[in-house]
This record gives sequence, C-alpha cells and structure tokens, in this order.
Amino acid sequence: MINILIESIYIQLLIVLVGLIAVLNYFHLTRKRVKLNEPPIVDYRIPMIGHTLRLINDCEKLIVESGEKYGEIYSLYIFGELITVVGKDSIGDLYRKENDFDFYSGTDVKLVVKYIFDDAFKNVNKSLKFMKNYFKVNLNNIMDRIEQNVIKGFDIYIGECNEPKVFNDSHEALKNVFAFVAMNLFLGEECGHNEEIFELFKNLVRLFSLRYISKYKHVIIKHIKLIIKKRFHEKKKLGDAWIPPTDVLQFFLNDPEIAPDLDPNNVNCNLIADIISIFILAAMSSTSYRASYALYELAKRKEDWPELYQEAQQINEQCNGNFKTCDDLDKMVKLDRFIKETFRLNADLLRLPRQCITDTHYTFSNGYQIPSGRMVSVDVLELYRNENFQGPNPNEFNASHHNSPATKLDRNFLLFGHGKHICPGRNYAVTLTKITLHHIMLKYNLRTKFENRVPRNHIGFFIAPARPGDSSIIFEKNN
Ligand code: HEM
Repeated sequence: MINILIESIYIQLLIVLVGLIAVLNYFHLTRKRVKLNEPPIVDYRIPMIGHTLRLINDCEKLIVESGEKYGEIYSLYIFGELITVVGKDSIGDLYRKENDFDFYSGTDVKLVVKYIFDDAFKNVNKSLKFMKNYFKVNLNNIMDRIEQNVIKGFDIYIGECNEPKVFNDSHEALKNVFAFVAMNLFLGEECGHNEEIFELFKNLVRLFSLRYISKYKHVIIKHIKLIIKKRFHEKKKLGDAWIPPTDVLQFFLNDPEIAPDLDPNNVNCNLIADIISIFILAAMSSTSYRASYALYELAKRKEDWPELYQEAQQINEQCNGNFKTCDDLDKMVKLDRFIKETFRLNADLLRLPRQCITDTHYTFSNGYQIPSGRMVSVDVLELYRNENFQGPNPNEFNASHHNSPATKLDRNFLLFGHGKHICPGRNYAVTLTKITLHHIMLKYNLRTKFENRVPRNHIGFFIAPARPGDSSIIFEKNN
C-alpha cells in the first residue's frame, strides 16, 4: 500500500516536473519568437561560415564595404554567431546603459582572463581601483625610473649603433625594452635583469597556450615571495630609516588588507600575482604594437623629424638630461600629437566589445533591436576615417591633426575607450611611448629600409605587430 502511495507521489512529481519543463520551454520558445527589428545582416555566401573567412583575411575591406552598404548599424555572422557592429551614433547607447551592456562577459579572451586570474577577478573592482591609484599617486614619482630603464633597455636591446644597424622586427626591439621597464616598475630593482621574469612579462600574451598557464603563476609567486622576504627583513632591521621603494609590489605591501603584518607568510601573493599579470597582459602587447607603429612613422616621415627633434632637444636642455615630473613630459606637445596621429591611423578595426545582458532585448536610440546575449562592437574605423569627425583628408597622416593630448577623453578618439572601463593604463602607455621616442630621437638617426611601405597588419579586428621585414628600421648613432 505504502509502495503504491510512494509510486503515485513520484508519478505526480514527475508529471509536475514535465509540465514545468513544458511551460518553461514554451516561454523560452515564444520569447525567441518575439519579432525584433534587427539590424540588417551583411550578405554572405556560405552558411555557418558566414563572414568568418573574410574577417580573418581581409577585415578592413569587410568593415568598409559593410559600412558603405548598410550604414550605421549591421550584423556580421562570425564563428557561428551574429555580432552587431555599430557606428558613432550608437556609441552613446553602449556607454550610457552600462547595466544593459556588460564589459566582462564580452569576448572569449576576457573569459579566459576571468578563468585564469580568478583571484583578481573575484575582486575585480578592488584590483582595478588599486592599480588606478598606483598610477595616479605615483606616475610623477616614477618618471625618472621609467626613463632610466628605457635608456638601459636601449643599451641592452638596441646598442650604440656606431655603424648602421638594421632592425627587421622593430616591434620585437621595443617589446624587449618595455618588458625590461615593466619588470623593474612592477617588481622592483631586486628583479635586476631576471631572465625568467623578463621572458614571462614579454610573452604573457601567449598565456593562452597551456604551457604558459601552468607556469606563469608559479614563477611570479616564487619571485614575489623572495623579494617580500628580503624587504620585510630590511624594514625590520632599519625601522624608520628604511625607505620603501616606489614600485607596484611595494604599493601592494603597503595595503594592510593584502599584507596585514610584517609576516611574509601572511601576504596574499596569489592576488598580487593575478593583478600584476592582468596589467602586464593588458599593457605589454597593446603598448608595444602601437609604439612600434609610431616608431616606424617617425623613421619614415623625414618632413616631421626636424620640428620633433628640435622640441626634444629644447626639453632635454630644460630638464638637464632627465625628466623630473609629468610637467616635463607635458612639454612634448608636438611629439604627443604625432603619437596620437599614429594611433589614429593604426587602430584596431572594431573596438570596445560589449555583450547585451538585458532580460530579453535592447532597443537602440535609432530603433534597431538586438536580443539579449548579442555581442556588440564599435566600428572605430568609421570614426577615424570620416571627414565629418576628423576634418578634411582623414586618411592622410598629419602630424598636427590633433589639438588635445593623446590621453584626453575625446569623442572622436576612442583608442582607450570611454566611460567606466576606460583604460586605466593610458597615462602609463603614452608616457612610456613618449619617453621612448624622445630618447630614440636624441640618440639615433632613423630611416626605414624600404620606402613607401605601409606595414599595417590586422589579424581579424585587431592591429598586430607589422610583419618582420615590412617595418624594418635602420638605427644609426646620432653624432
Ligand atoms: C596603447 C596602449 C593601450 C591601449 C590602446 C589600451 C586600450 C584599452 C581599451 C580600449 C580598453 C577597454 C575600454 C573599454 O572597452 O571601454 C582598455 C582596458 C584596460 N586596459 Fe588598456 N590600453 C593600453 C595600455 C594599457 C596599459 C599600459 C595598461 C596597464 C598598465 C592597461 C590596462 C588595462 C586594463 C586593466 C583594462 C581593463 C579596464 C576595466 O576592466 O575596467 N592598458 N585598454
């Protein structure tokens, strides 16, 4: 009897469950069937493949042609998914509605970061605030440190160049110098020229290969622990006479939540390693790619060299050979504009990806609608190559095109984003690029190996380093 009762309860539960699933399914399907006023999908020939192959092989043409044919908003079919591309008029939608468009659930790259750097990700707001504070508080104090390491980096990776020296891969040379600077700035002078850390910083972007995933945390934590131990020991020994270094690691150690007492075993090294890695990952490739394009333009544009060189010499004399504060750097107005122009003309094609996370769909100000879950990206090419926004001849390089600094928020220049997630490293990126080009001008004469070559290289949407050879630069000591 009891068995029959239990059985009938089970059957009833099963019926309720099946009913529930049917109802949920019904709502799901009817929700999917809601007819949205979607942006047009760009024509494609092969089902499933859609625009994927054109994206990989000829992204620039795909974006330009799609914009010309479909206008301000359209969708592309990439890797089996629709991505909606918006132009300048819809950027406000993405930024004003932070709750409808999510920065972090965006691209797969971000998901990997989320998965690998789990500690920093769990505390993402704190991590970002922390690093933003570091640059805000310290950029002035670390100016000469950056400068000294850039100069040391030249000595090691570029050399004197008494005889003309060809760099077939100028990006590689800058990547070396920047990794050297970052190593010192983040982990301190104790790192010296540690090959293991240097290689890791330089290649962290390859983190997406399994070999690196298993190695990176172990290596960083190992080194951090050694340095912390040494510093705490010195601090205890010297007391008030101990002068704390100005690097990022020490900034962490000054935080009582991360390092609650002077016990090296009680420091949250996992969190430190994660935050440092995220910043190095975000910093290294984006800054070195762009700086290498700026370097190439500097070598190529002989007409701009005399004015830039004169500015560099004047500032050098005023500062007696080395920078003291950001004010000294602010004097490099011409160089700043030159760099900003190279950034404008060597940009990623689609930027600022966001995922729509509303309950059902989102309606843009222009009336078009997209379903929840859809990725949206901004066509920055349209913004950078459009006469209405950039003035006459937007495709031509013009060293005095801009009238505001590269780091300034500017609706017509979105290299560093806008709004809540604007790049927290932008001041550092521009500072490093300016200091590097300034000293290169003072120390070397430059010329390109091949005339009239345009080394711009897009891999999918992203700007990548120019292919070795295409961006060959000849360095020769400036007497
Ligand atoms: C020229 C070099 C750089 C470029 C072009 C660049 C560009 C950007 C852009 C476009 C964003 C996203 C903004 C958005 O979607 O609204 C971003 C975010 C970010 N950048 Fe940069 N960046 C550069 C250098 C750096 C450097 C040097 C650092 C660190 C020292 C850095 C750290 C970050 C971080 C941590 C984020 C994520 C911000 C967040 O989660 O809210 N970037 N960057």
